[in-house]
Amino acid sequence: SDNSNLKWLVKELGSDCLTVPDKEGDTAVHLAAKHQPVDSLQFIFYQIGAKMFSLKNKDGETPVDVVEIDWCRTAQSAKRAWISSTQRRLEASRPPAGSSAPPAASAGTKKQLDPSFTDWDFILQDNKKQLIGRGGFGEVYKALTDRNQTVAVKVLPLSGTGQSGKLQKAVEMEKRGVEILKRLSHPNILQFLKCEQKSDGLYIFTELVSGHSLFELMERQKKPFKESGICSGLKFLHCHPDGTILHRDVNCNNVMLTNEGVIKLIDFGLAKEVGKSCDLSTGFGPKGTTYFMAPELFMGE
Ligand SMILES: Nc1ncnc2c1ncn2[C@@H]1O[C@H](COP(=O)(O)OP(=O)(O)OP(=O)(O)O)[C@@H](O)[C@H]1O
Repeated sequence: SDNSNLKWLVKELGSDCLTVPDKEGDTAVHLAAKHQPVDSLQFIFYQIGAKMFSLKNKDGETPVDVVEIDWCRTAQSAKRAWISSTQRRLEASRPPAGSSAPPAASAGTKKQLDPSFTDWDFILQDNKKQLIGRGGFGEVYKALTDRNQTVAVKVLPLSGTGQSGKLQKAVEMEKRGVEILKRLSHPNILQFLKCEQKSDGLYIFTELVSGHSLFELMERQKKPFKESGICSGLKFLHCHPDGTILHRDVNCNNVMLTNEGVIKLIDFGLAKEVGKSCDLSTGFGPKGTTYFMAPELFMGE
């Protein structure tokens, strides 16, 4: 009668489990369409986005077909209304044909990455690790897993920078960000794969974003971008069913545009979960990147 079973499944197994078919070819999305209230469809939408509408069972039925069929007895009209308004919103957020606007969340753009690899190696070029980005403390490299998938690995040294206090804090923040990122699955949010702590460093594996950051792209094209993909990722965070998540460091280094034109929000090092009381204060002053922060943060509001 509620979506606690779905939340439990996603928490234990990750949102990919929602699309695994049973022996009838029905996924959790089909079963929710048939037996559960509209909240469950909404929860699934936050987890896997628009692709939920196109999953097919063995009879070729999508969850939308299931809702239309007579034997969907639970809140059928509420589900019909939710599906049509959600599909209308998706349609409206799609850029017009021929436009160069980056798409917001769209079905089928997510690569199926396998997080269950046990071994991996840096990808070398001229015998050197391929560096693809550098932050305050971490460096990001290309790596190849034993599932033959190319991924990104962010490496934070655990010592040896000569700034041990700051480094310790950065590692702590990064781990907190990982705890948040690992529960998220959305086409406009960097996909987390796994995290390893070794004696020399913290290794965080994520999808490899094929494109460039908005900072790099704006330097080139010298004009602004459409905001739709960023807004879609942020809305997903702000409306997360387990409570609002704030990224707190949205800036043009932390937004990437893939070669396919999909926006990806990265770097959850400053992310924070806001309790149900909506307590936005952090206790330690405003967080973010100067010039990108809202003015009211500096005024202590
Ligand atoms: N998964 C990825 N795929 C491709 N490039 C990436 C990926 N992750 C990070 N990068 C690149 O590396 C840069 C630094 O990454 P990131 O922002 O995560 O590091 P950071 O140490 O947290 O940075 P900061 O000090 O700004 O918080 C990014 O701006 C981006 O260009």
